[in-house]
Amino acid sequence: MGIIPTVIINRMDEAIEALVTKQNDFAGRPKSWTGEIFTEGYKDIAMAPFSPVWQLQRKLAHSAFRHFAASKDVLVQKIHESFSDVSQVLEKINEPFDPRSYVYNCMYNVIYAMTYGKRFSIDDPEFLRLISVINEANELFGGGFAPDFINALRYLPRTAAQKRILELCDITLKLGHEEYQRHKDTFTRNDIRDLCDDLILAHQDMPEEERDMLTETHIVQTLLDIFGAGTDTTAMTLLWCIKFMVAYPEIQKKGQDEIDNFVGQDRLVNFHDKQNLPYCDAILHEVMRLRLPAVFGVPHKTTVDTTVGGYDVPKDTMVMFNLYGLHHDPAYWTDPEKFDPTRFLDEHGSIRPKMPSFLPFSAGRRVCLGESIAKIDLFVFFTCLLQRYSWSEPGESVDFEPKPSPLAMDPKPFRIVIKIRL
Ligand code: HEM
Repeated sequence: MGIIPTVIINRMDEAIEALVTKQNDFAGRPKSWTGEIFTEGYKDIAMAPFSPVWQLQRKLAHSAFRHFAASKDVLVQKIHESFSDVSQVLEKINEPFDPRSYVYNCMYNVIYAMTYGKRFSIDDPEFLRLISVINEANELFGGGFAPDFINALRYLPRTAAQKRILELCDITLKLGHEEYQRHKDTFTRNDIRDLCDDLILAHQDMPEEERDMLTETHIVQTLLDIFGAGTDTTAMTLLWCIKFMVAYPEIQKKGQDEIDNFVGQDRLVNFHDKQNLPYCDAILHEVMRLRLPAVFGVPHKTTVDTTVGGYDVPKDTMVMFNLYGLHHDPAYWTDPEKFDPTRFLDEHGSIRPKMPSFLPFSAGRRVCLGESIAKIDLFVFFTCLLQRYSWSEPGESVDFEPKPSPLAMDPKPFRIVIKIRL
């Protein structure tokens, strides 16, 4: 790719060799001009190099997540609140509509409530401004950013897009530091309000020599990472779920029957219901197999001279994992293009424990930090939507081609009609 030596891994055995068996060899991240600016010198988790500081920062984040998830109900409660808010708006719409902005607003709202404890009304101007900043940043980054790949471009006069990237970066960093300061000023150990508090607590409770390695900026950046990595990914996945349900009404109906049988209509679906709703869970798996948000995950970099599949791979080579290819490999999937949730179920109708060649969250050292949170978020939102509404398309054919982008699988705009089932 350009002047950066790159290896793309397309086969499952080689992906596992690199991601798991030789995980330290492949655990680096390539550097980039914009990455360095956004992360205040790689003080985040997602773009930071593989180092003792990064390991400690992941450990800190895990400890905060564990504390937060010790009461999984807190997250589910936030999802239910956000779902109820959006339901009120959706139920006033009586014509075909594009679900995109509603889904995005819900996902931003849940992650914001989780990280910074604030919940916005769906049309709050402050919230809408924040969303437009993030959307604009995603648009600008969507197809890759030339100076990140071609060093010389960094030294030419800045283009309008580069100037805008820097402005957006300032706005985001300001927000992250202000939220952190607001928490620090009002922090008390006995009243942990959200993940930001959990991180401050976990940082304070670290042994002194470890605490000294992580600055406040590392905490701010960890939270921005969660926000950045957790919103688009879950929103796109949920949009694909809706698209598939609209295109496959018989599968939608089977999911709804399962919810009606095991949960009923008197309360919203909870994460505890997951074991009783394997078909709904299988739908979610199958959507993530066919349309995963990050086609190549996040690029890795080799930390030493190493090998994969018998080939030499020198230190500092960029390595990309073709997760989309793994999810469509006919060696592992019968009729891989077919939308068939039952491939994730065993003969008793339970979710199969481990499917080969299914790695939406990647694996090994750099595995998605938010996997457990994403699974709760997606499962609860998706099943609540199925429980409450029937989805159909307003006489328009469903287009499964994503928007043109080399890295993300973002669904093209589409319209739906909903009917309340209760
Ligand atoms: C559908 C939802 C999601 C999918 C499919 C997804 C997928 C991924 C993938 C493929 C990676 C790259 C792993 C690698 O480099 O090998 C990743 C990294 C990451 N994800 Fe997620 N993710 C999702 C949601 C989330 C959420 C909700 C959060 C936060 C709460 C999150 C936080 C992160 C972070 C911080 C990293 C960087 C990890 C590191 O470099 O050590 N993700 N994710």
